Amino acid sequence: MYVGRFVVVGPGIGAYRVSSRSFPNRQVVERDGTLTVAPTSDAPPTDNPYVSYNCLRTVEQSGESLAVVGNGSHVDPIAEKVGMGYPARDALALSLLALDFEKDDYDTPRVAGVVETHGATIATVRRDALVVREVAEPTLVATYEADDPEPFDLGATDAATAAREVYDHAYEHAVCAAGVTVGETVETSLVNE
Ligand SMILES: NC(=O)c1ncn([C@@H]2O[C@H](COP(=O)(O)O)[C@@H](O)[C@H]2O)c1NC=O
Repeated sequence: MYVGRFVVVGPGIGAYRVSSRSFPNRQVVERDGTLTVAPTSDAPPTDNPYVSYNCLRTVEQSGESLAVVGNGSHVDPIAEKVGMGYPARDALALSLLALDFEKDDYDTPRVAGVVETHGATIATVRRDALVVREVAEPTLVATYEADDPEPFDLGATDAATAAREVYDHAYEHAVCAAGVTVGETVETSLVNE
């Protein structure tokens, strides 16, 4: 099954995978704790505005670290609002509603999650809905097919294994992935193959 891009978040752990039929020549690159989806050097030029973006940012709120994951430019305002002290639910709802679904041929939903040490919140904005939900167990939301939050069997307890698990998932057209754990420290990891 092809579900496109997807987010998995649960308390203390999160992951993100790029799956893509149309833009497979992409990678995740890390700089100063931010993970960015970017074209590889051999990628054909494109004017599609939705294929390069920060997919994972870490942020401090009241001395606690949090991580934000998502499939587009909304990751930045979500992270900035969380950093200003907004609750995760509000940062997700405000940012996703402001930007709304992508204005491409598929009305591609925006998906995102916020990972806290002891909690997590998952969200999506589609043409027909805005869904924002606190979750107590690892939960997935994808751009296509699995476009409502659903339980996800994530066995990982570290960032590298989280990235690897979502990258290796049977959903089709894996391109690259990111993982994160949030606790006393934040660890990130990525997979490009
Ligand atoms: N975030 C991404 O990595 C991303 N990759 C592709 N898209 C959008 O989704 C459309 C469909 O892409 P695909 O056929 O690869 O699933 C693309 O034309 C583009 O508008 C994306 N936008 C949202 O997921």
